[in-house]
Amino acid sequence: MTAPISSATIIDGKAHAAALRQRVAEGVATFTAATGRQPGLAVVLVGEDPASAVYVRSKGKATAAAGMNSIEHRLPVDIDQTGLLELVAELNADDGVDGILVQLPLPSHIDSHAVIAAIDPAKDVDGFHPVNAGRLATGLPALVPCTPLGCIMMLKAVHGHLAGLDAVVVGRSNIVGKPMAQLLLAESCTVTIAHSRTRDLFAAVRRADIVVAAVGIPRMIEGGWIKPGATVIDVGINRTDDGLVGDVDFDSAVQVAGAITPVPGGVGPMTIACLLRNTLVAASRRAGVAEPEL
Ligand SMILES: Nc1nc(=O)c2c([nH]1)NC[C@@H]1CN(c3ccc(C(=O)N[C@@H](CCC(=O)O)C(=O)O)cc3)C=[N+]21
Repeated sequence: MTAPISSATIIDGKAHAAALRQRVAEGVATFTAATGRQPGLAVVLVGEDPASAVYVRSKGKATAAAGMNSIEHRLPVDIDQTGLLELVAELNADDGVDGILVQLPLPSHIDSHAVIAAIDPAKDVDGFHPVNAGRLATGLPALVPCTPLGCIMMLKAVHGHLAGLDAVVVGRSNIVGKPMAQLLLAESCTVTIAHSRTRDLFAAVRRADIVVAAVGIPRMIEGGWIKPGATVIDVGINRTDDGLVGDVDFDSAVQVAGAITPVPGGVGPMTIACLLRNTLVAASRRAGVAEPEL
């Protein structure tokens, strides 16, 4: 006898992202009519990393398609920290710039904490500035990191309310793991943050109704770890010989989970759509016009 094969709902990140981009574009039109100017997003890329360049280009295209002004700054890999901080100061002072994103990782001779701290928190559309991290942690209005925000939107679309659910976040980065845990906590989940030193990762994943995988290890989390029916959000973007794969072993997990995001086509497109959303939110707050519901 063969075991019955069940199959999870595939969460269509591309469709969620397209819908959000559409709502942002409508909000941008309203903003531009009210203020007489477009929201502006400045993206700063240091060096020539080809994967980063591709990503920056797709952000630029999505920004323009939403009706916003896309400003790109490409700096040589040997730019010193002072030079980069000077550019950030110029962008902070530029009234046409509502959002500033400095592409990470930065070359090792630059202190990325210092660069992030130099960005005006009101323009910090990545939500990485300590002021925004603190505002998120204390329940104040903040600019929220794009990847976790996109994950929460998809989780709410699956579950409606998240209150009382057991969530595990595997990974503790400032970019994904920590803000993801804060957002889940704000939704009244019971949150576990697991990481490389967690003693029984299997047990932590196994009891979770929601699994967010953000470790950066290709296909690390297998179907056998997942509680049947759980929702699995795969943040991993790993380039391997088999192409782009997540941190979750999709082929086994899809047979156990209730819902799961694919890679590609899951969290990635939502990250970019949330960047546009954050830029419109930042522009609206800076201009003192009503913030759209997004
Ligand atoms: N300051 C900063 N903010 C970021 O948000 C940031 C960053 N630095 N550095 C790099 C990472 C990476 N990142 C991605 C976003 C979307 C996709 C994406 O849309 N991926 C597509 C696939 C793209 C492909 O095929 O390569 C998908 O998952 O379907 C990927 C990666 C944002 N990052």
